Amino acid sequence: MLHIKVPQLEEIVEGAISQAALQGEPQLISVVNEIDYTSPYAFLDRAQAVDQHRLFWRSAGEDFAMVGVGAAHRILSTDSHRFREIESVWNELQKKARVYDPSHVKGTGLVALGGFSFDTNQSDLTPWESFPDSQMTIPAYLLTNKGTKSYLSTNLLIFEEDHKQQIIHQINEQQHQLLHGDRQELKLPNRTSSMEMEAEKWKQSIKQATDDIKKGKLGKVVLARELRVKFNAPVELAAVVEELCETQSNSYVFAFENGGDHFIGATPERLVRVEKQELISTCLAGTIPRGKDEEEDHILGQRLLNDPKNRQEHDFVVQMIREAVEACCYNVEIPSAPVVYPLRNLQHLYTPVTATLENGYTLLDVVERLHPTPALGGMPQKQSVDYIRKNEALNRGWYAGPIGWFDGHNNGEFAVAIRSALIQGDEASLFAGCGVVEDSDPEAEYEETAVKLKPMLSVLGGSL
Ligand SMILES: C=C(O[C@@H]1C=C(C(=O)O)C=C[C@H]1O)C(=O)O
Ligand SMILES: [Mg+2]
Repeated sequence: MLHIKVPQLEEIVEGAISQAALQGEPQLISVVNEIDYTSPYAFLDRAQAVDQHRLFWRSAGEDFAMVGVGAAHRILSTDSHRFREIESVWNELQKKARVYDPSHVKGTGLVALGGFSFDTNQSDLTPWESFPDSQMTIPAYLLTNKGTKSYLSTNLLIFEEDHKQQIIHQINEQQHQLLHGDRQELKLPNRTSSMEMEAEKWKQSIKQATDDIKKGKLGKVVLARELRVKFNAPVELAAVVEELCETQSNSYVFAFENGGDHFIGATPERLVRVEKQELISTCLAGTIPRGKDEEEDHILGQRLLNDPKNRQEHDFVVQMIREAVEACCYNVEIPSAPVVYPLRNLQHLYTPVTATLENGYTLLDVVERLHPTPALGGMPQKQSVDYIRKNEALNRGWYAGPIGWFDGHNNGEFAVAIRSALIQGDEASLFAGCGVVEDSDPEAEYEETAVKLKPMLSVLGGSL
């Protein structure tokens, strides 16, 4: 049951219509209600009948998920200072908005969810035409699940000429569809073909990168490749998201639907989380497969920890994140050595970073400072991004870009959009990259990216 008091909502809408007339501008309102526990997958699925702009986020290591539907407002930016521009629009919106949120739970009320492309400087957009450079959406409806509790936020922009009864009617209808609408059984897709994009050429580019690194042009660069697949029918978003959540428990699961396309993935890599002023960031780089049993797992994990090439890949990341975080935080704590972080198909080297954000700095300031870390770009930052632009055959679009959310209470989190796929109807592009350093071996890096493709492949028709 939705414990929403209709007279209350009526009053809020009525008040907003008069304010819109009085101030001569539309009014953004946000109403939060605690509701009975609601499955995020059912909500995501039912949402298809309400709006074709759906957003999904499930945290790693925390029982927290959000599903957004439609847009009360979209904040876009193509500016080179895109993070700052988005922040300033968000601050303006927040100042004027009327928020009715008795819960004060993080991720309720006015929340913006979305992402940023890896590189603002890409001239050719294919196949990312539906994904703007930067887009943070305040959903019209937002389901927030924290533990066993569910909250529904209803956000909308009210205009002077709006009719109260019409608005209330629409909200009631849409909320009913989202919470109680009919559903069909969800089906995972059947894959009919898959095609590796220029595998040999990619291996040559890895060899070239190691040569360029040996010549001192740069220290590390992350190069990605693409796998294209086809299915016998359009992919059902909610089915794939549910399967990803169930199979990738240590990862952030995300999905963004734009113009009929879906960008979806299960990434283990947090960029930065801020709650109040407490910050957590993650250094994740260096990879080895999982073993077939506990013993082999352990042996491989130890090999990873002691492998100089993987340690070098990792250390570049720690060094850069340390510098970026120290410039805007105090109480910075970073262990002196990494540990092994196990995922379903592989293990990574992992170093956590905790700190307290100095007053005056925000989550987006830190995202701007960090992106791209050497886990996705390389070292030095500018040279490696230029190198990727020149030498990588694919357009990264939102792949490896920051994706995440923030709310009006200084909470928010961004991850990097790896282990991901762009789904377009009955076709998809899957992406995987690897950190190239002096001692990288093209064949081994190719194998490493093949393992990184597995999480998405397994929910998109099974492993190759
Ligand atoms: C670039 C990707 O992953 C990154 C590269 C890693 C590596 O090369 O060891 C490990 C984790 C990620 O930082 C990807 O999965 O596409
Ligand atoms: Mg690697």
